[in-house]
Amino acid sequence: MPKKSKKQKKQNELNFTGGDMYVQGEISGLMRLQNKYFNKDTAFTIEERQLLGIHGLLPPVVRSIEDQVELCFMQFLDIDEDLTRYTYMIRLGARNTRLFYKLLAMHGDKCLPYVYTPTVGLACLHAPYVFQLPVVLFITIEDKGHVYNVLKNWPQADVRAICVTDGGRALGFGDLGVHGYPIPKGKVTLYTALGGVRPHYCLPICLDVGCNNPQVREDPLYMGLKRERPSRAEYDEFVDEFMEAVVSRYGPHCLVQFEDIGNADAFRLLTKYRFKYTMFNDDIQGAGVVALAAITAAVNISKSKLEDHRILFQGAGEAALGMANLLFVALKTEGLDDNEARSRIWLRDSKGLVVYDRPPGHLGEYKLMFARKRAAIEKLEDCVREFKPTILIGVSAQYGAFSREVLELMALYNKRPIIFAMSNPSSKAECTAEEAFTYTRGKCLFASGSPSPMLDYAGKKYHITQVNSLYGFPGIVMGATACCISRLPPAIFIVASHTISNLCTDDDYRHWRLLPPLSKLTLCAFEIACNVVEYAYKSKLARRKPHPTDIRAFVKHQMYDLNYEAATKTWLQEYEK
Ligand SMILES: NC(=O)C1=CN([C@@H]2O[C@H](COP(=O)(O)OP(=O)(O)OC[C@H]3O[C@@H](n4cnc5c(N)ncnc54)[C@H](OP(=O)(O)O)[C@@H]3O)[C@@H](O)[C@H]2O)C=CC1
Ligand SMILES: CC(=O)C(=O)O
Ligand SMILES: [Mg+2]
Repeated sequence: MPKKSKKQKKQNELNFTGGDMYVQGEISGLMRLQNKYFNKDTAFTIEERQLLGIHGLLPPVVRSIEDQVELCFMQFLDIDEDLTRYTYMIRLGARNTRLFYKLLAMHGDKCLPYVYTPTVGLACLHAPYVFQLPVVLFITIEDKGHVYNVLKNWPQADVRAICVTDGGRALGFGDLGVHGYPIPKGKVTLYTALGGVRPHYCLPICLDVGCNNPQVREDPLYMGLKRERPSRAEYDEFVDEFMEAVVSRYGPHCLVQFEDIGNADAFRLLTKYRFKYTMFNDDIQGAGVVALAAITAAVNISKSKLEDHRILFQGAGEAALGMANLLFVALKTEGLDDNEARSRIWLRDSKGLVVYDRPPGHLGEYKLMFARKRAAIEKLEDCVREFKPTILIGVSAQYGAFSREVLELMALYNKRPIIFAMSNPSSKAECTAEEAFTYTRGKCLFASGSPSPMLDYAGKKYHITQVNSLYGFPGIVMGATACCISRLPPAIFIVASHTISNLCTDDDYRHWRLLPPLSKLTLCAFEIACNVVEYAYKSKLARRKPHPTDIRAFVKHQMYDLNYEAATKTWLQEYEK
């Protein structure tokens, strides 16, 4: 065979740059098909198939992406098992990324619960069974000293948003160690599906530092390091190295979202990193965004003001404190002073009402701000009797904690009790929608953390709001990455929360919908992204220069294009050069 000249060789290379992929070198037709960002399956035209050397590798039919979506959706619906639906989605995303996201765009109502909560929880519990493809990067504490090199093994070089877990508190399941890896995968899927962040910019990471749950760790099928979690000092050294490696590899503007990190580490890491790196904690700050928006709607529906309310949290961990802190700010914005604002918020943890007077070690420093100077109360019912909350929020992962008695008391004290059972997945929720409606005799404004079906109560149908951070983080990540924000100050989360509230309509209120319907999730994300970008430029946090004149166009331009033409255009241009 005659040797190819350098020029010929160059011409034969398909060097895809600029668009949403980067493929270089001599690649076979089959390899082109195997590039998930490039693959169009049967949507390749006959000419494209000939040009790319894939003619014959596909059946002759040429389908549009819309037809492909409908075919995939039929296959998806044909699957009876939740976990099999989950793996179907993972495999589709790993084979043809655009088709996967188009399916989520066209059938999100049915498909989102299979890439996110509640099914992602099931995937964690069956992690060894669902693991098939390298869709998450695993970095273990044994990689200490060369974390940067492990990051380099991720095939994409231009990563702009990372979601990282250590499996320390995987949803409501506690410490699952490395079996928490489906969590960041689910989250980054929503960066793209809802926020429009280009998928190759997103990197899900699972840090394996061990697992303190012997039942999980000693299971012969456990996939992580069979060791206990390290000392705080060793853990911190490792995570410090990880953050430094991220900056070295991807630059200081690469955003890191901490997710489902154990309570004992999450607050410390947030305090340490929030003004040093581009990062946030979704369970603390993201939960606050969505809860404040839903509470604002509930307050409006009940024609009251926030300051008229008393809020009791069942749970005093990351989510509860994230929400309590944001509510505290909102109450102060209404004109209350610190003490008045604090007096509206009570927390209950595993030891009862959070009070000052506790034995040493029983009051974590992050709870201090909301600790009551009064006698202890153990039971939730007694807390409700004493405080008579107007709003009751469950973030304790204690299934059934909102008992009949608790719910009846809420109805006794309030014309319109506001009750959120936010723990995930559904098997950990404090009560179901049906229980809340039944025991408050249909009086409550209710929301759940995972999706709930429409409720039929006393001959009327009710839409159940899903108060979940998915309303906030995809837009925050899109906005932050679009303008290369340097830090995420607390004001960003208030901006995001107000954006969601402002998208609630009178029609939502009439139907007791506390957040815009799920069909408006992409709109929420887009509006949040635009407002985050605007805030970032105003407050000089945006690194991307110059200041865009049209922020909406600026954000739109950077969003993932779900049409195949976007991919085709790039390589055709390269080929025709
Ligand atoms: N819908 C949403 O958007 C979000 C939902 N969540 C869900 O909320 C739940 C909690 O998450 P997170 O706050 O991060 O977890 P944490 O582990 O940080 O906090 C859990 C809290 O629940 C308390 N608790 C445990 N048992 C009881 C009990 N019997 N009675 C009262 N309190 C109890 C713990 O008490 P102690 O402090 O004494 O240990 C702790 O304060 C999870 O199910 C998670 O999936 C989380 C984030 C967002
Ligand atoms: C929603 C979420 O992040 C959680 O339940 O942990
Ligand atoms: Mg979480």
